[in-house]
Parts: sequence; C-alpha cells; structure tokens
Amino acid sequence: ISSNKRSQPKNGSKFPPGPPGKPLVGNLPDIPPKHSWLKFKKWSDQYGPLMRLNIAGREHYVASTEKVANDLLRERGGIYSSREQLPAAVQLLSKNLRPLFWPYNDTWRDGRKFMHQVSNSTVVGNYQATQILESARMLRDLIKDPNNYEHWFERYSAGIIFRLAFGKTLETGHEQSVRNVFNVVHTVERVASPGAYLVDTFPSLLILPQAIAPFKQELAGLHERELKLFRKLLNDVKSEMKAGTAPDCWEKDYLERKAEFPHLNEDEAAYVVGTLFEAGAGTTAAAMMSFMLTMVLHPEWFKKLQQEVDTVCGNDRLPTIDDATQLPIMRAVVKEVLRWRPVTAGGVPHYSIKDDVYNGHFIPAGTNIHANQWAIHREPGLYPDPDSFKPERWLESSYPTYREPLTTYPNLHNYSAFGFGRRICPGQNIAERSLYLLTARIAWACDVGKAEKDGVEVEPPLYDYTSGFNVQPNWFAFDLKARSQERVSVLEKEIEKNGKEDPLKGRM
Ligand code: HEM
Repeated sequence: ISSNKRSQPKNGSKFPPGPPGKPLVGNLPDIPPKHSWLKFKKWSDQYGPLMRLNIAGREHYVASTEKVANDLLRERGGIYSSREQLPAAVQLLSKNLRPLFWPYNDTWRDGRKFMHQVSNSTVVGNYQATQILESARMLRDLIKDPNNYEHWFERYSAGIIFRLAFGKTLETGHEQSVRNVFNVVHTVERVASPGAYLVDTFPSLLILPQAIAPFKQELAGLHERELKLFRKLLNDVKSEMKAGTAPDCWEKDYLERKAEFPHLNEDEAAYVVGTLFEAGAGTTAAAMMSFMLTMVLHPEWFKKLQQEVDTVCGNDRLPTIDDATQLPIMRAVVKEVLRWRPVTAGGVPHYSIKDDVYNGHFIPAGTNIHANQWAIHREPGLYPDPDSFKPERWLESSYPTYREPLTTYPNLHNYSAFGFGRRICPGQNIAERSLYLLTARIAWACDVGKAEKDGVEVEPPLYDYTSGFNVQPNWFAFDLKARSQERVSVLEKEIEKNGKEDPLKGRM
C-alpha cells in the first residue's frame, strides 16, 4: 500500500499521540474531504499540539500551536522545508516544474532568490502606482455593481500581477489571457486536493503505462496546456525585448539576469513567474471576500475603520499605502480577518527529509507537517476568546498579542497566516500592501451593511466557505453604496489621472 519504508523511534523517543486508525487506510476514512482543519482542530484539542495521523501508510503530523510550528518549520528549517512529491499534482500534472511543490533543493533556492528579488520589502514600494491604479478601478466597479464583488476582487489581484509579471493589462478581467491562467490555477487546486486521484493514496499505480491509465492521459494533456501557456507568456516578453519594446516586468527581469540563476532553466523560470500569479491572485481576492463578510457581520468595526480613515485622509483624497502607518485600526482589522478566517486554513504542508526527535516525539524522514492555521489562530493563551472577531487584541495592551509602537504594529510580517520558515509566502509584502490599500479605500468610499429581503435584514452565514486549500466565503448578499457623490467624483478624477499616466496603457 505504501511505497515508503518508515524508520522506527530511536533513543527512547515515541511517536506522538493521534486518533486510532483502521488497518491499511489508517485515519483516511475519518478525514472529511471538506474543511479538514476543523476536524484536525478537534483532534488536536484531544491529542495535543503535535499529533500523528496515518493516511494509508503515509505519515502526517499536525502542528496546532505557533510554537510547535515555528520550532519545527522555522528553527529546524534544514529538515522541514521540502514538499511531498505527490504523484498526481507534482509528478504528472506539473512534471516537477511548479515551485510551490519543489523539494528543498538548488532549483527551489534559485526560484526563491528570484521571487525575493521581485517582492522584497524595498522593491514593493515601486508597485504602489500599479496597486493604486487597479484599486481605484476596483472601487469604481464595486460601487456600480456590488453583487459582482467576487469578480472585482479577482480582477484587482489578477490585474496587478498581470501588470507586474507580464507587463500586460486587464480591462474586464474576462479576457481569454487571464481566463487561461485561472483555468490552470483551478486545475492545480483540483488535482492537488487530497483524495482527488487514487494514485496519491496508492503510488504503485504510477507503474501503469499511459495507454491503459486514463488518469495519466488526462494529466499529461493538462500539463501540455499549462506548459504551453507559461512558455508563451515568457516568449512574448522575449520577442518584445528583441524588438526593444518590452515593458519592465518580472519576465524581463529574469531574462536580463538569467545568469544569476544557474539552477533554473527557462521552463522552470516560466513556472516561477506563473506560480507568483497562481499563488497570489486567488489568495488576495479570498482575503478581501472574508474582509467584506466580517465587516457585514461586525458593522461596529467598519464604522471605526471609516472614522480612522476620515481623520487621516479627509474628504478630498483617497487613502494610499503611505497612510498605513497612521491607520492602526485598519491594520488590526486586516490582521484579525486573516486570523479569524484564514485563507489557507489548513496550511500548506512541509515535508521532512531527515529523522528527527522533538520533545521526545519521533518524526521520521518523509513526514508531512501540517501547520493547521485554524488551530494555531485559536490558541487560547495567545488569542483569548479565540472564536470572536476582536481587532482590539492587536490594539490594547491587556492582550498578549499587543505590541508597540502602533505606527508599526500590528502588521503582517512573518504572520502565521502566511506560513512558516523558509517556505513562508514570498508574496506577503505585496499581499499586505494590497489588503491595506483596498480595505482603507473601501472604508473611505463606501457604506456597507446587511442586505434586506422583504424588509428583513439578511444575516450572512458565519462559516459557509468553499472547499479546497485556499478558501473564501461562498457568495453572500450584502448592501454596499457610495458614501457620497463628492467621494465618487474624487475617485473618478483619480482614475482619469491614473489612466493618462499609465505606462502600460492599451497593452493587453
Ligand atoms: C492574503 C494573501 C496570501 C496568503 C494568505 C498567502 C499564504 C501563503 C501560504 C500559507 C503559503 C505556504 C507557506 C508555507 O509553506 O509555509 C504561501 C506560499 C506561497 N505564496 Fe502566498 N499568500 C498570499 C499571497 C501571495 C501573493 C500576493 C503571492 C505572489 C505575488 C504569493 C506567492 C506565494 C508563493 C510563490 C508561494 C510558494 C512558496 C514556496 O513553496 O516556496 N502569495 N502563501
């Protein structure tokens, strides 16, 4: 059943506790296909902050406190920074080209080096104009058509990465170019979902020849499609560089400095840039959808946010990212939304490459470590009253998470919502700035409240979320309108000015 031979506990160590499993399949039948983090949290309340699961012979450990996650994934990063090479998503669909799934090796290091160069805290300042431009367009369309909010958030986050990565613009967000990339993203999500392909549970199926294995034929076809797409995005920029017309963008950065990344070939580099889109577009949009839900459920915090933004920015201009230092309530609301409704609620598992012992618990090489954000964000010692949405926990000194000065804290740097250790999200600076900008701008421009049906307020569900590993609330009804015609005029003027100055104007 399992292709892995596990070593046994050494030096008096023991396996950590965990729920009993069944012969052969282990805990597999007890893990719900949707929102497994809720079940993991219940189990960890019973079995402790490092818990062992067996999934059809494979070792899965769940870390449920920030301390355990940091002790292993950060402090012992040399052991816990790899990813399991799952047959369906990693080997057959990605043919080992996708950085999110790369093992901990030189190719991954070069990929991370490039990602760091285009997303570090200094360089992200250069993206302000792009984020301002796309956020203003997002706001205009959100006010016009609030029921389509999911699309406006997705167009914003896809739009900034399209500009930064490929030097292309999106107008409607329905262009074939962006639909193609989103199709690839949805395919990865589906193929990588636990239980989607039998070959992940029974890797010995990999020996079947393609001619008699429909899953192999399907995944080979999907691989060809994504490889062609990522190659084309890179080659478009290459041709423009030859013609001397290429805009500044990440693809161009790579092509100009290729020699600095000797372990990346061109296909791998095309996937590095493609993955920045894949991992960045849906997650930022999902966080914004959770923000809207939370503000509808907690109008008292939306009011506070509006008051703070009005005090700092007044009536005559929209907030910019530079205002964030003076907007601690806004930062606290964003941070609390990510705690209360994490986008990657179950975490992205790391994979260990060496036997290890932690607090007397044996962790064999080849173990998947899930840092369960749902549980980590509900640790009562760190987050008293964890199930309540309480931005004040970041603003008042009586809470353990409070830090000074409030011009710097709270912020999202190295926040557990972005993962742990050497694999921590490389896009966190870009995401942080997008979330600050969008939330402050929505508070400045819009009033938000519960929708009404037949004169009765509609209460959105507390946790009716999509399935998959990036989750967002299922569409829900709410009311959103502009705060005043004057503010809409300020917004329109900003859009007109940005449009005239846009260096990528008309580049689709
Ligand atoms: C609210 C928005 C976002 C959230 C919550 C988020 C969260 C995460 C998490 C939890 C991981 C896994 C970390 C780990 O393995 O410990 C991750 C990885 C990653 N993220 Fe993000 N992310 C966000 C936005 C972005 C953006 C905007 C980009 C790109 C511009 C991005 C690019 C990536 C990439 C490339 C990886 C894979 C890193 C690797 O495996 O080495 N993310 N993200």
